[in-house]
Amino acid sequence: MNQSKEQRILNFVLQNAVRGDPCSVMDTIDKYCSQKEWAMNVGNEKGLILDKTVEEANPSVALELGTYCGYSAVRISRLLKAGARLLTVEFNPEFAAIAKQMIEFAGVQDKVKLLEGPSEEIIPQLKKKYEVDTLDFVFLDHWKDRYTPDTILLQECNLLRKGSILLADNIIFPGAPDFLNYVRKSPHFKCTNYPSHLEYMQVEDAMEKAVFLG
Ligand SMILES: CCCNc1ncnc2c1ncn2[C@@H]1O[C@H](/C=C/CNC(=O)c2cc(-c3ccc(F)cc3)cc(O)c2O)[C@@H](O)[C@H]1O
Ligand SMILES: [Mg+2]
Repeated sequence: MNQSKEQRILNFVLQNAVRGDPCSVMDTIDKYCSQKEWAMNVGNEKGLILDKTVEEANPSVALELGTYCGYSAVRISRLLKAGARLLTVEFNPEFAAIAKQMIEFAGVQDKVKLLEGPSEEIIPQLKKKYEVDTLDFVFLDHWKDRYTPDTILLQECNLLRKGSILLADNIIFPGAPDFLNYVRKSPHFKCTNYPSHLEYMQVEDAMEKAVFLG
């Protein structure tokens, strides 16, 4: 059975990156996806915006929606302080298996908990099953039409506190127009837009930061 693109990305990392070195894993994925096969990792340009936002949040508990191959899980978790953790949600079993191996190879498995299943099922379980009080940082990078319902669900589940930082990828391309409308019109969020480019392409994209005001 021929390999998936995601399996080829993982194999390229296993053969070319330095085990236990998150930056080496990120750089190797970026090399493969810019030179061989495009893939929807946040990439290095928007990755720098992600880095700065994670450093601003300095989260004890972070959530990622849409693990895919684990690129941003490695990127986020490498910046977490001792004892802090990232919960990352992925509902495609094949992608989850790839991401698990990527996270372990990068050596960040002690900081990352990969939760396999759809976000709408996992989010309501975070408090009781995963012992979350509130989330300090949330990275939204899953299906773009799910950003808004999941942001509403996070509020309904009392998972946000004054100052919780949400960061959403792909505001321009593929676009998340209803999310942009929702957070920018909501009195409960203070929004900032970060223009950038689509990963590995010279196409405009942007990220949106939405700070929960309580
Ligand atoms: C009903 C399911 C909603 N809940 C969910 N719960 C858990 N995991 C979910 C998920 N939705 C999607 N996922 C997973 O997130 C990932 C999906 C990400 C969607 N991202 C994109 O579509 C995307 C697409 C592009 C893109 C850009 C240009 C282009 F020409 C084509 C694509 C660029 C990006 O940066 C993207 O993030 C997958 O791994 C999927 O299995
Ligand atoms: Mg994306």
